[in-house]
Amino acid sequence: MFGADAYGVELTIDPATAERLVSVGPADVAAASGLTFARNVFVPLTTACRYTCTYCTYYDPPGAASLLSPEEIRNICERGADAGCTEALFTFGDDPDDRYTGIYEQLETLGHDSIHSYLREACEIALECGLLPHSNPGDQTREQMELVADMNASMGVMLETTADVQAHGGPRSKEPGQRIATLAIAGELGVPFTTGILVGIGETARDRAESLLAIAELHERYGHIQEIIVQPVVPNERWQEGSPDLETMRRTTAMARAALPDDVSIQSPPNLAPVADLLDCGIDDLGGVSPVTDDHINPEYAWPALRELEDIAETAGVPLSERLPVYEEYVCSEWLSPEIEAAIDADDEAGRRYRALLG
Ligand SMILES: O=c1nc2n(C[C@H](O)[C@H](O)[C@H](O)CO)c3cc(O)ccc3cc-2c(=O)[nH]1
Ligand SMILES: C[C@H]1O[C@@H](n2cnc3c(N)ncnc32)[C@H](O)[C@@H]1O
Ligand code: MET
Ligand code: SF4
Repeated sequence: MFGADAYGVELTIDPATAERLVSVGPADVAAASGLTFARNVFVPLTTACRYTCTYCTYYDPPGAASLLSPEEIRNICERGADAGCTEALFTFGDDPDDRYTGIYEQLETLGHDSIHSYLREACEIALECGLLPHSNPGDQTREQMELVADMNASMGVMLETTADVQAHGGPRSKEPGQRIATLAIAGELGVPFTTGILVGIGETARDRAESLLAIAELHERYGHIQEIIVQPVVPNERWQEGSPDLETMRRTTAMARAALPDDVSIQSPPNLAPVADLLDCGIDDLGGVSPVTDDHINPEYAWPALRELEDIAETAGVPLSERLPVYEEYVCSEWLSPEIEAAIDADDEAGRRYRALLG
């Protein structure tokens, strides 16, 4: 189903359940009793990407694409730690392909033969600076994820949608089956994981229901999904097909809440979504916000200040609390590597900063 079987992942989505989910609305879900957020810095390792999603302004074509140096990574992480952040968010183009010879030459100069090998070094730098890595490098094979999993507090990839949409078309396209396979690999490797759906890229309400049920089924199998992001596509210079309307965002957010068990958080990104109008749809998290860096994927959409997040929570009448990039339920040896556990337990400034956010 959704091409996932080609990657050895079997899903069994019941059509009647999907149809029922389509008719779920805000009145069918409960508002959350609190809101959380994480304080992060965005580290855009490379703008090279093998895909060309039509909604994305992040990627640069071969020749123009860049790679951050270890010094640049360290500099961003140090600024983040100084500003009280706990998370280094590594998200960047999917595995640059053979067209990006310049990127491979730079990687080679740095002593690496792949972006994942370099990502591991980048995560080590973040940990040294006093930040917990959360990496979203897009699709990953088991070998790629194994190379970096123990250096991450949590990882993620947006499923986007299980539908075959034009927005992912073209000669090199994101495939639902491969995204689902990445989610399954994370489950097998026991990596606390963030995923989500991108709303308004040509999918139907039924597609959204099926995407959410696919995630729910994988969570039922592995228990590793810590949160689901319900993200509206937003216009930019490459995407002029608009953004989903409020009613669609309300219904879809409620759908996500209804599709997933309560232990999975529902995140609404406050720089992209009309969060104040989604508070009764079951959201309980505002994602990673940064006092230091831009949202490099959506640079025209500035992060709200902490004060604005507090206002949102006040409107909802619920407490706002800061969290780590890994949700508290996963802060234990069953889910975290010895390296990440040691960073959280350490008797140093960073360890104290992390532990202050745990109950
Ligand atoms: O700044 C952003 N953070 C994004 N994040 C980061 C997220 O807000 C936080 O890093 C997580 O909540 C973990 O704390 C993502 C993380 C993922 O694993 C998958 C997708 C996203 C998407 C975005 C995004 O578009 N912009
Ligand atoms: C990190 C995530 O950013 C999202 N992403 C990429 N481009 C856009 C856009 N124009 N609007 C909203 N989200 C976007 C994708 O869902 C990707 O997986
Ligand atoms: N390229 C990856 C993806 O689309 C990471 C986020 S977009 C910069 O999943
Ligand atoms: S969304 Fe991610 S995979 Fe798609 S083009 Fe942008 S960087 Fe590449």
